Amino acid sequence: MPVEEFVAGWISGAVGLVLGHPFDTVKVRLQTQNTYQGIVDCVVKTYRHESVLGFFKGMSFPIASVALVNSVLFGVYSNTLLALTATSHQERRAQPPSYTNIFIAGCTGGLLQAYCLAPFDLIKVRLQNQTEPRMQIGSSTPRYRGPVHCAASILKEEGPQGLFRGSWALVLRDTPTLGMYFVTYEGLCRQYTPEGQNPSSATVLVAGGFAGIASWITATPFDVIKSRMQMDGLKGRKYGGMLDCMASSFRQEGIGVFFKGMTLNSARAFPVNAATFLSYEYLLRLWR
Ligand SMILES: CN(C)C(=N)NCCC[C@H](N)C(=O)O
Repeated sequence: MPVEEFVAGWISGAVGLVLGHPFDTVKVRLQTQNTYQGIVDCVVKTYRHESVLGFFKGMSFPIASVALVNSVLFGVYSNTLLALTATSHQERRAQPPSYTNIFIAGCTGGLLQAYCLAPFDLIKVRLQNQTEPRMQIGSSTPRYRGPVHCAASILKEEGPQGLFRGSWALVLRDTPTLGMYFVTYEGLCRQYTPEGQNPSSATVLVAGGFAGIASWITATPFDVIKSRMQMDGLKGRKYGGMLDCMASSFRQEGIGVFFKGMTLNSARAFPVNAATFLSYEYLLRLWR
């Protein structure tokens, strides 16, 4: 099994994560707290109350974990394509795989990455939702002191299954959308690259950016439900399960609830995924 794809996926995931984390924090807060009037209000309040550090809450942990998860995604995707088409990453420009095989490989990568991502994503969301400013004398202390304390508290208070809260919504979010992610990326690269050649850096940036936008737009409805399920359990249980969360969110907030955070997901998706694909392709060409 070729391992370069896993390593390239790891590094490219970390690059993308740093670029996108401030967008992600604002999005998570808008999806799970009803105290903000919109993106600008959330940005202003976060900055005033918590300084610029507020936007980077919960980032240290994902930088290791999301990179790991990205390595699972890209590694499983590439190795599934190898199993389906008997072509390695280098051979795929000369013998392009069908879009059906790309979609199946992307869904497989998405499914496995969702399982690995579930506990890390839950901890990230819980930490991002802590609005207490850091290190200010006299201010109330946040419930979780950091990722390890957060994981230990969830294990103690909610049991091991607490760490996987929202994982069904995460699987439903990531499996089809990651199939679409790789199909969009490949489709755009093929469109703008002469046959048999490698895509230019500009093509990789644009194709990666649009693949990110397309996948995140379609992922947003389950992203909202996932974030709400992950926050449930913190102060008792509000939802009887994923379907109950969908029904009660819809009843209380209307259809618009499923699109909360879509603008931010899309704005974040372009730079994150442009950088992710560019570093991924660059590393694989470097090691060839
Ligand atoms: C729609 N979904 C779930 C995705 N496209 N996932 C792939 C993640 C790529 C990058 N680390 C990111 O966070 O955008």
